[in-house]
Amino acid sequence: MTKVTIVGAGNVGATCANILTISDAASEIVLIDIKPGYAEGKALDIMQSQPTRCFGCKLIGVTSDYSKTANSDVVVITSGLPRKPGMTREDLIGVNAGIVKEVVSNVLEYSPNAILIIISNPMDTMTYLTCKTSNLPKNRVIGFGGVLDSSRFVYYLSQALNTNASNIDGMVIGGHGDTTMIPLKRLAHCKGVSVSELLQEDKLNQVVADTMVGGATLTKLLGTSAWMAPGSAAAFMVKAILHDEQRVIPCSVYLEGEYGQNDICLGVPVKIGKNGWESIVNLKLDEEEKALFEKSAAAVRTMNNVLHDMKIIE
Ligand SMILES: NC(=O)c1ccc[n+]([C@@H]2O[C@H](COP(=O)([O-])OP(=O)(O)OC[C@H]3O[C@@H](n4cnc5c(N)ncnc54)[C@H](O)[C@@H]3O)[C@@H](O)[C@H]2O)c1
Ligand SMILES: O=C(O)C[C@H](O)C(=O)O
Repeated sequence: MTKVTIVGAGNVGATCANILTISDAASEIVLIDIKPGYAEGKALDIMQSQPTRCFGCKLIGVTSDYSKTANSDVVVITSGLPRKPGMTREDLIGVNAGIVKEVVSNVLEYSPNAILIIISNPMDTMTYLTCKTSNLPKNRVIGFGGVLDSSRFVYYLSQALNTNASNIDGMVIGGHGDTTMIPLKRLAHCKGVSVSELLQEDKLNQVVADTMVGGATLTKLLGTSAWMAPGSAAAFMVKAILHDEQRVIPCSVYLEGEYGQNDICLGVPVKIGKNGWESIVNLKLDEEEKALFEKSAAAVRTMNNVLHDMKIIE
């Protein structure tokens, strides 16, 4: 028996719930939202696809009743405002910090052993906030963003190379922000051939630039931020935990000296399994990548300091 709670029944939360439910990834899923009836409605809608999708998973929706989430193995936190066109993810900190702090406390009251996946933006800072206020072992707090940014990087590479995305391996590390993410173009490859051998430098640089503003591009097109690829990637991460896949996924995790950083949550490749993030994969970055990582850390640290200014953390 495995149980997953998803907090926030909006675009990302409901998409993640839908994918997890129809793929029978868990035995039980609870979708919870603060908006009366909203999670119930989303759950009912998804469950009415059971006759045609033939799954066994039981999904329920509840309004603010955390007792129903008790003993969850994994909790996915998507509650909070999404950005609108023209905004940065960082602009959301004022509202989302309070929401995430309260939600984490509610969740842990009923599921003290859960592994938490933090999605709400600005994600690296919300993950740091969770580490600082929850007292959880660091491996049970996982910031979600790198897997999505990497999907976008691989997608844009696949378009430039005119090949299926499954032929490409690429990763994005650093912060989950328009200017802080670091698509690792030097290490990306298509079936063993470095993409820098397959694409001219200006094309490759365009792929990197498109990846970095991938979320902003979608926000401009949609009027709110993306949810299909985010919900799908979140479900991918939940499955990696529930099935103890030991899958290497870039995630924002609390660093204590790794990659030269301390007291910060930032995207690095980690092995994901039944204990959350189990270990950090140490990539050998070149000097340029190291400098970008340091710059990214400095920007995320500035956002983390806002939490002190807001008196959300001591
Ligand atoms: N880290 C990432 O890669 C990534 C990707 C996509 C979206 N996001 C972020 O995820 C968040 C959700 O995005 P969305 O598109 O699903 O937004 P949405 O507005 O569709 O859904 C958010 C939901 O949270 C609910 N909510 C608000 N406060 C709550 C509370 N205290 N308790 C429970 N539920 C509460 C709202 O009622 C709403 O239904 C945003 O902050 C967005 O920026 C992050
Ligand atoms: O772009 C956003 O604000 C949402 C999310 O972080 C994303 O990358 O899709």
